[in-house]
Amino acid sequence: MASPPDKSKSIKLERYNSYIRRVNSTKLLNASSKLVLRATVLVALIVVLVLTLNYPKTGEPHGVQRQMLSSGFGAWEKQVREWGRARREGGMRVLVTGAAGFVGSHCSLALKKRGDGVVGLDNFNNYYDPSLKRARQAMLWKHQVFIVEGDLNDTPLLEKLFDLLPFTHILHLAAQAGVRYAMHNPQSYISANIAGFVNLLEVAKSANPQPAIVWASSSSVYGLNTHNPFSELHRTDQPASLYAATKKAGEEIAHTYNHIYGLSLTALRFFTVYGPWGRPDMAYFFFTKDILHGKSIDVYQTPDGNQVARDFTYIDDIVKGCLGALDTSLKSTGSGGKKLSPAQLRVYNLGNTSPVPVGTLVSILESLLSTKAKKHFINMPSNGDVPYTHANVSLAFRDFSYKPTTDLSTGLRKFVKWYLGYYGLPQRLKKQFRPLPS
Ligand SMILES: O=C(O)[C@H]1O[C@H](OP(=O)(O)OP(=O)(O)OC[C@H]2O[C@@H](n3ccc(=O)[nH]c3=O)[C@H](O)[C@@H]2O)[C@H](O)[C@@H](O)[C@@H]1O
Repeated sequence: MASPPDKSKSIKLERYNSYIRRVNSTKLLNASSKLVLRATVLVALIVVLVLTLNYPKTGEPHGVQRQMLSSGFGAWEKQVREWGRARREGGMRVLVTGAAGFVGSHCSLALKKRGDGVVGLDNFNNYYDPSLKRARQAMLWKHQVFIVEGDLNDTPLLEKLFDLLPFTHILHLAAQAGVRYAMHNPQSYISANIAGFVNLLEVAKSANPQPAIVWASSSSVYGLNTHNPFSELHRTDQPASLYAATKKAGEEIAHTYNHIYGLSLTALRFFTVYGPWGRPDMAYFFFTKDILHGKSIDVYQTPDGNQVARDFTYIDDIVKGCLGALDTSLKSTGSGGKKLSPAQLRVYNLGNTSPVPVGTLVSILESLLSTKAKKHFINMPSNGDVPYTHANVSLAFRDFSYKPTTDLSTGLRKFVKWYLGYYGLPQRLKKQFRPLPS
Protein backbone atom coordinates (compact mmCIF):
# COMPACT_ATOMS: atom_id res chain seq x y z
CA MET A 1 0.00 0.00 0.00
CA ALA A 2 1.37 3.29 -1.00
CA SER A 3 2.04 5.57 1.93
CA PRO A 4 0.19 8.94 1.92
CA PRO A 5 2.27 11.91 0.72
CA ASP A 6 4.23 13.60 3.49
CA LYS A 7 2.56 17.05 3.65
CA SER A 8 5.24 18.66 5.80
CA LYS A 9 7.91 17.66 3.23
CA SER A 10 6.08 19.27 0.33
CA ILE A 11 5.51 22.48 2.34
CA LYS A 12 9.24 22.64 3.10
CA LEU A 13 10.05 22.12 -0.58
CA GLU A 14 7.63 24.85 -1.57
CA ARG A 15 9.23 27.26 0.97
CA TYR A 16 12.68 26.37 -0.28
CA ASN A 17 11.67 27.00 -3.92
CA SER A 18 10.12 30.32 -3.07
CA TYR A 19 13.31 31.27 -1.15
CA ILE A 20 15.42 30.39 -4.18
CA ARG A 21 13.11 32.43 -6.42
CA ARG A 22 13.45 35.43 -4.07
CA VAL A 23 17.21 35.11 -3.95
CA ASN A 24 17.39 34.87 -7.75
CA SER A 25 15.12 37.82 -8.33
CA THR A 26 17.15 39.92 -5.83
CA LYS A 27 20.33 38.91 -7.66
CA LEU A 28 18.72 39.83 -10.94
CA LEU A 29 17.61 43.15 -9.49
CA ASN A 30 21.12 43.82 -8.15
CA ALA A 31 22.68 42.90 -11.46
CA SER A 32 20.29 45.03 -13.47
CA SER A 33 20.58 48.01 -11.13
CA LYS A 34 24.38 47.75 -11.37
CA LEU A 35 24.04 47.74 -15.12
CA VAL A 36 21.79 50.80 -15.03
CA LEU A 37 24.22 52.57 -12.70
CA ARG A 38 27.16 51.79 -14.94
CA ALA A 39 25.31 52.92 -18.04
CA THR A 40 24.32 56.17 -16.28
CA VAL A 41 27.92 56.87 -15.28
CA LEU A 42 29.08 56.14 -18.82
CA VAL A 43 26.48 58.43 -20.38
CA ALA A 44 27.36 61.17 -17.87
CA LEU A 45 31.04 60.80 -18.75
CA ILE A 46 30.28 61.02 -22.47
CA VAL A 47 28.14 64.13 -21.93
CA VAL A 48 30.91 65.81 -19.92
CA LEU A 49 33.46 64.88 -22.59
CA VAL A 50 31.35 66.20 -25.43
CA LEU A 51 30.61 69.42 -23.54
CA THR A 52 34.29 69.89 -22.79
CA LEU A 53 35.35 69.31 -26.37
CA ASN A 54 32.75 71.66 -27.77
CA TYR A 55 33.13 74.30 -25.11
CA PRO A 56 32.10 76.97 -25.54
CA LYS A 57 29.41 77.47 -28.14
CA THR A 58 28.73 80.72 -26.35
CA GLY A 59 30.29 82.56 -23.48
CA GLU A 60 33.94 82.26 -22.53
CA PRO A 61 36.16 81.20 -25.37
CA HIS A 62 37.70 77.77 -25.60
CA GLY A 63 41.22 77.47 -24.31
CA VAL A 64 41.02 80.73 -22.45
CA GLN A 65 39.03 78.79 -19.88
CA ARG A 66 42.08 76.76 -19.02
CA GLN A 67 44.10 79.92 -18.54
CA MET A 68 41.36 81.34 -16.34
CA LEU A 69 41.31 78.22 -14.24
CA SER A 70 45.05 78.20 -13.84
CA SER A 71 45.51 81.88 -13.16
CA GLY A 72 42.26 82.88 -11.46
CA PHE A 73 39.11 84.39 -12.89
CA GLY A 74 39.73 87.63 -14.76
CA ALA A 75 43.51 87.20 -14.64
CA TRP A 76 43.97 86.62 -18.35
CA GLU A 77 41.90 89.68 -19.26
CA LYS A 78 44.08 91.79 -16.99
CA GLN A 79 47.15 90.29 -18.64
CA VAL A 80 45.83 91.17 -22.10
CA ARG A 81 45.15 94.76 -21.08
CA GLU A 82 48.44 95.28 -19.29
CA TRP A 83 50.84 93.60 -21.68
CA GLY A 84 48.93 94.81 -24.72
CA ARG A 85 49.53 98.45 -23.86
CA ALA A 86 52.23 100.30 -25.81
CA ARG A 87 55.23 101.44 -23.76
CA ARG A 88 56.47 104.03 -26.21
CA GLU A 89 55.00 107.32 -27.35
CA GLY A 90 52.73 106.69 -30.35
CA GLY A 91 53.27 102.93 -30.10
CA MET A 92 50.88 100.41 -31.64
CA ARG A 93 48.62 97.89 -29.99
CA VAL A 94 49.03 94.82 -32.13
CA LEU A 95 47.08 91.58 -32.10
CA VAL A 96 49.47 88.96 -33.51
CA THR A 97 47.67 85.84 -34.68
CA GLY A 98 49.84 82.73 -34.87
CA ALA A 99 52.05 84.25 -32.17
CA ALA A 100 53.36 80.84 -31.07
CA GLY A 101 54.35 80.11 -34.67
CA PHE A 102 57.72 80.67 -36.29
CA VAL A 103 57.27 84.11 -37.88
CA GLY A 104 54.68 85.11 -35.26
CA SER A 105 56.97 84.58 -32.29
CA HIS A 106 59.85 86.52 -33.89
CA CYS A 107 57.60 89.44 -34.87
CA SER A 108 55.91 89.55 -31.46
CA LEU A 109 59.28 89.80 -29.76
CA ALA A 110 60.55 92.50 -32.12
CA LEU A 111 57.41 94.59 -31.64
CA LYS A 112 57.55 94.19 -27.88
CA LYS A 113 61.24 95.07 -27.73
CA ARG A 114 60.68 98.39 -29.45
CA GLY A 115 57.82 99.30 -27.08
CA ASP A 116 54.66 98.33 -28.92
CA GLY A 117 51.85 96.56 -27.13
CA VAL A 118 51.42 92.96 -28.23
CA VAL A 119 48.75 90.36 -27.59
CA GLY A 120 49.17 86.94 -29.17
CA LEU A 121 46.55 84.47 -30.32
CA ASP A 122 47.31 80.87 -31.19
CA ASN A 123 45.39 77.60 -31.22
CA PHE A 124 48.52 75.48 -30.57
CA ASN A 125 47.37 72.84 -33.06
CA ASN A 126 49.42 69.72 -33.62
CA TYR A 127 50.31 70.18 -37.31
CA TYR A 128 53.86 69.97 -35.99
CA ASP A 129 55.22 69.27 -32.52
CA PRO A 130 53.21 71.57 -30.20
CA SER A 131 55.99 71.46 -27.60
CA LEU A 132 58.02 73.75 -29.86
CA LYS A 133 55.10 76.19 -29.87
CA ARG A 134 54.92 75.95 -26.08
CA ALA A 135 58.64 76.69 -25.86
CA ARG A 136 58.16 79.78 -28.04
CA GLN A 137 55.23 80.76 -25.80
CA ALA A 138 57.43 80.44 -22.72
CA MET A 139 60.13 82.53 -24.38
CA LEU A 140 57.58 85.26 -25.21
CA TRP A 141 56.07 85.15 -21.72
CA LYS A 142 59.46 86.15 -20.32
CA HIS A 143 59.23 89.28 -22.47
CA GLN A 144 55.69 90.00 -21.32
CA VAL A 145 53.95 88.83 -24.44
CA PHE A 146 50.77 86.99 -23.50
CA ILE A 147 49.36 84.45 -25.94
CA VAL A 148 45.64 83.79 -25.68
CA GLU A 149 44.92 80.19 -26.54
CA GLY A 150 42.09 80.10 -29.05
CA ASP A 151 41.07 79.72 -32.65
CA LEU A 152 40.50 82.24 -35.44
CA ASN A 153 37.05 80.76 -35.96
CA ASP A 154 36.01 81.53 -32.37
CA THR A 155 33.99 84.71 -32.89
CA PRO A 156 33.16 85.38 -29.21
CA LEU A 157 36.87 85.18 -28.39
CA LEU A 158 37.89 87.63 -31.12
CA GLU A 159 35.12 90.04 -30.11
CA LYS A 160 36.14 89.77 -26.50
CA LEU A 161 39.76 90.59 -27.37
CA PHE A 162 38.65 93.73 -29.19
CA ASP A 163 36.45 94.64 -26.19
CA LEU A 164 39.43 94.31 -23.91
CA LEU A 165 41.78 96.36 -26.07
CA PRO A 166 41.23 98.64 -29.07
CA PHE A 167 43.92 97.17 -31.29
CA THR A 168 45.41 99.62 -33.77
CA HIS A 169 46.86 96.79 -35.89
CA ILE A 170 46.51 93.10 -36.56
CA LEU A 171 49.52 91.15 -37.74
CA HIS A 172 47.74 88.07 -39.05
CA LEU A 173 50.15 85.17 -39.34
CA ALA A 174 48.01 82.27 -38.15
CA ALA A 175 47.48 79.84 -41.03
CA GLN A 176 47.60 76.27 -42.12
CA ALA A 177 51.04 76.31 -43.74
CA GLY A 178 52.87 73.78 -45.88
CA VAL A 179 52.51 73.12 -49.58
CA ARG A 180 52.53 69.31 -49.62
CA TYR A 181 50.33 68.66 -46.54
CA ALA A 182 47.37 70.13 -48.45
CA MET A 183 47.06 66.78 -50.24
CA HIS A 184 46.54 65.03 -46.89
CA ASN A 185 44.30 67.45 -45.03
CA PRO A 186 42.66 69.86 -47.46
CA GLN A 187 39.93 70.92 -45.03
CA SER A 188 42.42 72.34 -42.54
CA TYR A 189 43.46 74.90 -45.20
CA ILE A 190 39.88 75.96 -45.79
CA SER A 191 39.17 76.22 -42.07
CA ALA A 192 42.24 78.31 -41.17
CA ASN A 193 43.16 80.22 -44.33
CA ILE A 194 39.69 81.01 -45.61
CA ALA A 195 37.03 80.62 -42.89
CA GLY A 196 39.38 81.82 -40.13
CA PHE A 197 40.58 84.79 -42.18
CA VAL A 198 37.01 85.82 -43.01
CA ASN A 199 36.05 85.53 -39.35
CA LEU A 200 38.93 87.77 -38.35
CA LEU A 201 37.98 90.33 -41.01
CA GLU A 202 34.34 90.25 -39.90
CA VAL A 203 35.34 91.10 -36.34
CA ALA A 204 37.87 93.71 -37.51
CA LYS A 205 35.41 95.51 -39.78
CA SER A 206 32.94 95.87 -36.87
CA ALA A 207 35.57 97.00 -34.38
CA ASN A 208 35.70 100.62 -33.39
CA PRO A 209 38.21 101.86 -34.37
CA GLN A 210 38.90 99.39 -37.18
CA PRO A 211 42.50 98.12 -37.04
CA ALA A 212 44.90 98.15 -40.00
CA ILE A 213 45.77 94.59 -41.02
CA VAL A 214 49.05 93.16 -42.29
CA TRP A 215 48.88 89.47 -43.12
CA ALA A 216 50.91 86.57 -44.50
CA SER A 217 50.28 85.57 -48.08
CA SER A 218 52.81 83.36 -49.82
CA SER A 219 55.23 83.17 -52.74
CA SER A 220 53.29 80.05 -53.73
CA VAL A 221 50.56 82.27 -55.24
CA TYR A 222 52.86 82.66 -58.30
CA GLY A 223 52.17 78.99 -59.03
CA LEU A 224 52.93 78.17 -62.65
CA ASN A 225 54.18 81.69 -63.43
CA THR A 226 57.33 81.46 -65.57
CA HIS A 227 58.40 85.11 -65.57
CA ASN A 228 61.45 85.71 -63.50
CA PRO A 229 62.00 87.23 -60.94
CA PHE A 230 58.45 87.16 -59.59
CA SER A 231 56.89 90.60 -59.50
CA GLU A 232 53.63 91.67 -57.87
CA LEU A 233 52.48 92.56 -61.40
CA HIS A 234 52.73 88.97 -62.61
CA ARG A 235 49.85 86.50 -62.94
CA THR A 236 48.79 84.71 -59.78
CA ASP A 237 45.77 82.87 -61.08
CA GLN A 238 47.47 79.50 -61.64
CA PRO A 239 48.14 78.10 -58.15
CA ALA A 240 49.84 74.69 -58.08
CA SER A 241 48.58 73.62 -54.65
CA LEU A 242 45.47 74.02 -52.54
CA TYR A 243 47.64 75.88 -50.04
CA ALA A 244 48.53 78.43 -52.72
CA ALA A 245 44.89 78.62 -53.80
CA THR A 246 43.77 79.48 -50.26
CA LYS A 247 46.42 82.19 -49.98
CA LYS A 248 45.38 83.61 -53.34
CA ALA A 249 41.75 83.44 -52.19
CA GLY A 250 42.84 85.41 -49.12
CA GLU A 251 44.20 88.16 -51.35
CA GLU A 252 40.86 88.38 -53.17
CA ILE A 253 38.92 88.31 -49.90
CA ALA A 254 41.16 91.14 -48.64
CA HIS A 255 40.20 93.14 -51.70
CA THR A 256 36.51 92.68 -50.89
CA TYR A 257 36.81 93.78 -47.25
CA ASN A 258 38.89 96.75 -48.30
CA HIS A 259 36.37 97.70 -50.95
CA ILE A 260 33.20 97.29 -48.89
CA TYR A 261 34.28 98.12 -45.34
CA GLY A 262 37.31 100.38 -45.72
CA LEU A 263 39.74 98.02 -43.97
CA SER A 264 43.40 98.83 -44.55
CA LEU A 265 44.97 95.58 -45.75
CA THR A 266 48.53 94.61 -46.66
CA ALA A 267 49.44 91.13 -47.92
CA LEU A 268 53.05 89.99 -47.61
CA ARG A 269 54.14 87.20 -49.93
CA PHE A 270 56.80 85.37 -47.91
CA PHE A 271 59.45 83.38 -49.78
CA THR A 272 60.46 80.16 -47.93
CA VAL A 273 61.30 81.70 -44.56
CA TYR A 274 63.89 79.88 -42.44
CA GLY A 275 65.90 80.39 -39.26
CA PRO A 276 66.09 79.69 -35.53
CA TRP A 277 62.82 78.54 -33.92
CA GLY A 278 61.71 77.49 -37.42
CA ARG A 279 59.06 75.05 -38.61
CA PRO A 280 59.95 71.34 -38.38
CA ASP A 281 57.86 70.57 -41.48
CA MET A 282 60.17 72.60 -43.72
CA ALA A 283 62.95 70.96 -45.72
CA TYR A 284 65.96 72.79 -44.19
CA PHE A 285 64.68 71.77 -40.73
CA PHE A 286 63.98 68.09 -41.31
CA PHE A 287 67.07 67.74 -43.52
CA THR A 288 69.13 68.89 -40.52
CA LYS A 289 67.42 66.37 -38.27
CA ASP A 290 67.73 63.51 -40.75
CA ILE A 291 71.38 64.22 -41.58
CA LEU A 292 72.23 64.23 -37.88
CA HIS A 293 70.41 60.93 -37.36
CA GLY A 294 71.98 59.25 -40.39
CA LYS A 295 68.71 59.01 -42.30
CA SER A 296 68.53 59.52 -46.05
CA ILE A 297 66.94 62.65 -47.49
CA ASP A 298 65.04 63.18 -50.74
CA VAL A 299 66.44 66.00 -52.85
CA TYR A 300 63.93 66.97 -55.48
CA GLN A 301 64.82 67.67 -59.08
CA THR A 302 62.71 68.73 -62.02
CA PRO A 303 61.77 66.14 -64.71
CA ASP A 304 64.52 67.60 -66.97
CA GLY A 305 67.15 66.83 -64.32
CA ASN A 306 67.56 70.34 -62.87
CA GLN A 307 67.46 70.91 -59.16
CA VAL A 308 64.57 72.77 -57.64
CA ALA A 309 65.53 76.12 -56.17
CA ARG A 310 64.10 78.46 -53.58
CA ASP A 311 64.57 82.11 -52.69
CA PHE A 312 65.24 81.14 -49.04
CA THR A 313 64.66 84.20 -46.84
CA TYR A 314 66.11 84.60 -43.37
CA ILE A 315 63.70 85.29 -40.53
CA ASP A 316 65.30 88.58 -39.39
CA ASP A 317 64.81 90.04 -42.87
CA ILE A 318 61.18 88.93 -42.82
CA VAL A 319 60.66 90.52 -39.39
CA LYS A 320 62.02 93.82 -40.71
CA GLY A 321 59.62 93.54 -43.64
CA CYS A 322 56.64 92.86 -41.35
CA LEU A 323 57.44 95.79 -39.09
CA GLY A 324 58.05 98.03 -42.11
CA ALA A 325 54.64 97.08 -43.50
CA LEU A 326 52.97 97.75 -40.14
CA ASP A 327 54.74 101.11 -39.77
CA THR A 328 53.65 102.30 -43.20
CA SER A 329 50.09 100.98 -43.10
CA LEU A 330 47.48 103.71 -43.10
CA LYS A 331 44.44 103.66 -40.87
CA SER A 332 41.31 101.82 -41.91
CA THR A 333 38.59 104.22 -42.98
CA GLY A 334 35.41 102.46 -41.89
CA SER A 335 33.29 102.99 -38.86
CA GLY A 336 30.30 101.10 -37.51
CA GLY A 337 30.90 98.46 -40.17
CA LYS A 338 30.68 101.00 -43.03
CA LYS A 339 33.40 102.39 -45.31
CA LEU A 340 33.70 106.16 -45.10
CA SER A 341 36.39 106.64 -47.75
CA PRO A 342 38.81 104.54 -49.86
CA ALA A 343 41.35 102.61 -47.79
CA GLN A 344 44.84 101.26 -48.40
CA LEU A 345 45.23 97.89 -50.13
CA ARG A 346 48.75 96.57 -50.75
CA VAL A 347 50.61 93.42 -51.80
CA TYR A 348 54.39 92.95 -51.41
CA ASN A 349 56.95 90.26 -52.09
CA LEU A 350 59.27 89.61 -49.13
CA GLY A 351 62.05 87.40 -50.48
CA ASN A 352 65.83 87.23 -50.56
CA THR A 353 66.23 87.95 -54.31
CA SER A 354 68.74 85.13 -54.88
CA PRO A 355 67.41 81.58 -55.40
CA VAL A 356 69.56 78.69 -54.22
CA PRO A 357 69.26 75.08 -55.47
CA VAL A 358 68.17 72.62 -52.80
CA GLY A 359 71.40 70.64 -53.40
CA THR A 360 73.40 73.69 -52.33
CA LEU A 361 71.28 74.02 -49.21
CA VAL A 362 72.16 70.40 -48.42
CA SER A 363 75.92 71.01 -48.99
CA ILE A 364 75.86 73.98 -46.61
CA LEU A 365 74.12 71.86 -43.97
CA GLU A 366 76.64 69.02 -44.47
CA SER A 367 79.51 71.35 -43.78
CA LEU A 368 77.82 73.02 -40.79
CA LEU A 369 76.96 69.63 -39.32
CA SER A 370 80.32 68.03 -40.24
CA THR A 371 78.29 65.09 -41.54
CA LYS A 372 77.72 63.70 -45.02
CA ALA A 373 74.06 63.51 -46.01
CA LYS A 374 72.64 60.33 -47.54
CA LYS A 375 71.15 62.06 -50.57
CA HIS A 376 68.49 60.47 -52.65
CA PHE A 377 67.79 62.48 -55.82
CA ILE A 378 64.23 62.03 -57.02
CA ASN A 379 61.86 63.74 -59.38
CA MET A 380 59.80 66.36 -57.62
CA PRO A 381 56.51 64.65 -56.78
CA SER A 382 53.48 66.33 -58.30
CA ASN A 383 52.05 67.37 -54.98
CA GLY A 384 51.95 71.13 -55.30
CA ASP A 385 55.64 72.08 -55.38
CA VAL A 386 56.94 74.49 -58.02
CA PRO A 387 60.44 74.22 -59.58
CA TYR A 388 61.80 77.57 -58.37
CA THR A 389 60.93 80.86 -56.71
CA HIS A 390 62.68 84.20 -57.08
CA ALA A 391 61.48 87.48 -55.60
CA ASN A 392 61.62 90.95 -57.00
CA VAL A 393 61.35 93.11 -53.88
CA SER A 394 61.57 96.58 -55.43
CA LEU A 395 58.07 97.54 -54.27
CA ALA A 396 58.82 96.71 -50.62
CA PHE A 397 62.14 98.53 -50.93
CA ARG A 398 60.42 101.60 -52.36
CA ASP A 399 57.70 101.72 -49.69
CA PHE A 400 59.47 100.64 -46.51
CA SER A 401 63.15 100.21 -47.42
CA TYR A 402 62.97 96.41 -47.32
CA LYS A 403 66.42 95.06 -48.13
CA PRO A 404 67.34 91.47 -47.24
CA THR A 405 70.86 91.22 -45.85
CA THR A 406 71.35 87.57 -44.84
CA ASP A 407 72.69 85.01 -47.32
CA LEU A 408 71.78 81.34 -46.96
CA SER A 409 75.13 80.23 -45.43
CA THR A 410 74.98 82.90 -42.74
CA GLY A 411 71.34 82.22 -41.98
CA LEU A 412 71.74 78.44 -41.86
CA ARG A 413 74.72 78.79 -39.53
CA LYS A 414 72.47 80.67 -37.10
CA PHE A 415 69.75 78.08 -37.53
CA VAL A 416 72.10 75.14 -36.88
CA LYS A 417 73.48 76.83 -33.81
CA TRP A 418 69.98 77.23 -32.45
CA TYR A 419 68.99 73.68 -33.47
CA LEU A 420 71.92 72.10 -31.67
CA GLY A 421 71.30 74.23 -28.60
CA TYR A 422 67.63 73.34 -28.56
CA TYR A 423 67.68 69.63 -29.45
CA GLY A 424 71.27 68.71 -28.61
CA LEU A 425 73.46 66.42 -30.64
CA PRO A 426 72.63 62.73 -31.22
CA GLN A 427 74.79 60.47 -29.05
CA ARG A 428 76.52 58.86 -32.06
CA LEU A 429 77.94 62.21 -33.21
CA LYS A 430 79.08 63.57 -29.87
CA LYS A 431 82.74 62.55 -30.30
CA GLN A 432 83.31 63.58 -33.91
CA PHE A 433 81.43 66.90 -33.87
CA ARG A 434 83.39 70.14 -34.09
CA PRO A 435 81.55 73.08 -32.46
CA LEU A 436 80.55 75.84 -34.87
CA PRO A 437 82.80 78.90 -34.74
CA SER A 438 80.66 81.91 -33.78
O1 LIG B 1 57.47 80.47 -49.94
C1 LIG B 1 56.40 80.06 -49.56
O2 LIG B 1 55.41 80.69 -49.82
C2 LIG B 1 56.25 78.76 -48.83
O3 LIG B 1 57.53 78.33 -48.38
C3 LIG B 1 57.54 77.05 -47.82
O4 LIG B 1 57.26 76.12 -48.85
P1 LIG B 1 58.50 75.52 -49.67
O5 LIG B 1 59.19 76.59 -50.42
O6 LIG B 1 57.97 74.39 -50.46
O7 LIG B 1 59.50 75.06 -48.51
P2 LIG B 1 60.00 73.62 -48.07
O8 LIG B 1 58.89 72.70 -47.87
O9 LIG B 1 60.94 73.82 -46.95
O10 LIG B 1 60.81 73.13 -49.34
C4 LIG B 1 61.99 73.79 -49.74
C5 LIG B 1 62.51 73.18 -51.00
O11 LIG B 1 62.95 71.83 -50.73
C6 LIG B 1 62.36 70.95 -51.65
N1 LIG B 1 62.16 69.66 -50.95
C7 LIG B 1 61.20 69.52 -50.02
C8 LIG B 1 61.04 68.33 -49.36
C9 LIG B 1 61.87 67.26 -49.65
O12 LIG B 1 61.78 66.15 -49.07
N2 LIG B 1 62.85 67.45 -50.57
C10 LIG B 1 63.02 68.61 -51.24
O13 LIG B 1 63.93 68.73 -52.09
C11 LIG B 1 61.08 71.62 -52.10
O14 LIG B 1 60.71 71.19 -53.39
C12 LIG B 1 61.50 73.07 -52.11
O15 LIG B 1 62.11 73.40 -53.31
C13 LIG B 1 56.54 76.91 -46.70
O16 LIG B 1 56.40 75.58 -46.28
C14 LIG B 1 55.19 77.46 -47.07
O17 LIG B 1 54.36 77.46 -45.91
C15 LIG B 1 55.40 78.86 -47.60
O18 LIG B 1 54.25 79.53 -47.85
